[in-house]
Amino acid sequence: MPGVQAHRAVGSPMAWRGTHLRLRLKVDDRMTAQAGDTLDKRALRRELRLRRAAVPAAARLRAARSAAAKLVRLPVWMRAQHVALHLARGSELPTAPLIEHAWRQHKRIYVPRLSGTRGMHLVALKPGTRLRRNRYGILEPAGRGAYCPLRRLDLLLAPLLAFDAHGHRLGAGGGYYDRLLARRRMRRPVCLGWALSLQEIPRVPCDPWDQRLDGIVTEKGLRWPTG
Ligand SMILES: Nc1nc2c(c(=O)[nH]1)N(C=O)[C@@H](CNc1ccc(C(=O)N[C@@H](CCC(=O)O)C(=O)O)cc1)CN2
Ligand SMILES: Nc1ncnc2c1ncn2[C@@H]1O[C@H](COP(=O)(O)OP(=O)(O)OP(=O)(O)O)[C@@H](O)[C@H]1O
Repeated sequence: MPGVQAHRAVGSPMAWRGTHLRLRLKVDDRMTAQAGDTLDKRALRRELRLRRAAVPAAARLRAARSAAAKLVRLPVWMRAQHVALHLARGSELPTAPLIEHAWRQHKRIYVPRLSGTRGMHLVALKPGTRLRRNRYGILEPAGRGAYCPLRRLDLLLAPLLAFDAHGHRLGAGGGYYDRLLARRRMRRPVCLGWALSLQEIPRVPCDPWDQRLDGIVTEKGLRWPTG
């Protein structure tokens, strides 16, 4: 009877060994893919850093003003009262024009403040907030300030090194934004990347923990992902 044969096959040591091997193969395949993506990520970060650094500072600032001018006309911005941004460093697309605009509109702005070895909180940033440099040389509020739980945020703009048309994001490599967004339980803010359009690449390698963006803001305007 087929049923009995099947039962015997499953029960035999050979069949178990086969199943075990198949399972191990599956796990090994996944690990290889992840290790490959991690290597790809490192090489991509290097390349994208160079690409971004080749843009003169004045052009980056013009691009930031243009990106801000386009974003602030959209309902996603107009509706947002609590907005998380970052204090741009080095060749990142500047955030100062957007922060100043937000303050003029009396919106509440929050920026990252690192905590412990791998944590990050979003802390209030006001015109007089005292700043200090964190371990990466990025400015952050010196005092603890009012920190904003994710559920209170309406909009989060995230820094990135590369993005693709599907909303995948390649960050600086610390996993800070991925961990922050993985913490959410119910309400999630609209999450948009903030970048130069030349940071788009055909495909960002994806790991299981990577959080997708809802859209990307560049000097060309807001783009919603495809697919
Ligand atoms: N302006 C800004 N603020 C931010 C971020 C960011 O990308 N930009 N972050 C975004 O998460 C968090 C900080 N995360 C960071 C993670 C790594 C490095 C860094 O310097 N990495 C090394 C190389 C690491 C590698 O390639 O493995 C480097 O850039 O030399 C910087 C910031 C929070 N604040
Ligand atoms: N939800 C999570 N829980 C635990 N570890 C995580 C989580 N998300 C990411 N990580 C860890 O963070 C590390 C860096 O991840 P990844 O290279 O994707 O960073 P990134 O998205 O480029 O960085 P960032 O978000 O800070 O800009 C990985 O080694 C990963 O293990």
